[in-house]
Amino acid sequence: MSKGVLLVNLGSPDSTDPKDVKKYLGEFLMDERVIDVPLWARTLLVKGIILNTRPKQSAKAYAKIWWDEGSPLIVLSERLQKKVQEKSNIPVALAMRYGSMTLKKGLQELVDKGVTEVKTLPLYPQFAMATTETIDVKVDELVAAHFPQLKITRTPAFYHRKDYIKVLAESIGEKLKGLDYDHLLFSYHGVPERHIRKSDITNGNCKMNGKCCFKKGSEQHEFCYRHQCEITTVNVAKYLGLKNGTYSTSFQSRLGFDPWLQPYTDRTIERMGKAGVKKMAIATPAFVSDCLETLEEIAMEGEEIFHEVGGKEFTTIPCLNDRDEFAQLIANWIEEWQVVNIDTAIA
Ligand SMILES: C=CC1=C(C)c2cc3[nH]c(cc4nc(cc5[nH]c(cc1n2)c(C)c5CCC(=O)O)C(CCC(=O)O)=C4C)c(C)c3C=C
Ligand SMILES: [Fe+2]
Ligand SMILES: [Fe+2]
Repeated sequence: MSKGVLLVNLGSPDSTDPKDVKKYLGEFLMDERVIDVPLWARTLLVKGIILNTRPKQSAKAYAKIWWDEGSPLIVLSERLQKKVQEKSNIPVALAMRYGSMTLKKGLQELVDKGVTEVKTLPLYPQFAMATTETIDVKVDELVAAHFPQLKITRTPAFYHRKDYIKVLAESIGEKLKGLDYDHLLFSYHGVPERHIRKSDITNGNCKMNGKCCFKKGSEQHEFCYRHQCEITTVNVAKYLGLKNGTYSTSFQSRLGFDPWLQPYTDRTIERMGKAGVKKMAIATPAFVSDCLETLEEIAMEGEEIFHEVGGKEFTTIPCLNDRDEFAQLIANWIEEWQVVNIDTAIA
């Protein structure tokens, strides 16, 4: 077996042209694990409503954060992939779930290098149906249709790994060092509450009141995005020795009218500003790479909301991006994967 690794992120439009944004959003939102309603309803909602208005709006937002080299999410993911490759002795490729850098191209690139076993590594610390699961399903479809000889090994969500928490917490701690702040908000991308129920393998044990997410040992946690976000916050806070009441968790980027995970980030920023918080710091640990949702929604819109209600200082903490320690961490996991398999082979 010749091994290789495929890093996978979400993807971005090819450019900030509304036509490209429409193409990208069409693919993204027609995914049944993102907008999880029957095909006829999804088609009506996405093609009949959302794609008529949102691409123009989103294109303007993308234009505010776009870099000369392209989409920050893509550029930062590419930089990460290069660093991981430099630190690894097997091929490491990068693909996106949506857009032009397809999973098929990523798998083909590895196959062309002689790879026969691919470890997929979704660049999402927490599991969600709309992220990790849709990558897994798409990879399975592609393998069945185009790469029947390829063996696939998956990487589980890494939100609770000590080595990941160390790297994440230290990156946040670096930014907090010497910073005078009243509150640190951990803002995660939201999902509709319905997604949490659908992923509940214990069939209804998740009561959506947050308490189940803190219950010890529940088998449901493996697929509960909310649990995984809450625990990421708890572990980072513990590592950094943050005092209770100086930090909290919220969820951003909701779309549509269904209830999404709460509390909502925009309302939390507003409420805190109104309650007298003057200096706020925000970390966004659901995102490995800075992107539209961190650079525009948080760093621009979030800051505006905070200032409107009397807040003074708003500090956004960068994602892990291509931080050396993060690239090294992924390289270590790749190494571990190989060592484990050598041991198995010897035994
Ligand atoms: C943490 C990972 C993410 C989850 C979970 C997630 C769920 C989810 N997202 C939408 C709708 C949109 N998301 C958009 C952008 C976007 N989403 C993520 C990550 C997660 N999404 C990232 C990294 C980005 C940024 C992409 C970039 O190019 O920078 C967008 C597009 C932008 C916009 O028009 O606002 C939409 C739409 C849903 C419906 C959903 C869960 C069901
Ligand atoms: Fe999203
Ligand atoms: Fe839960």
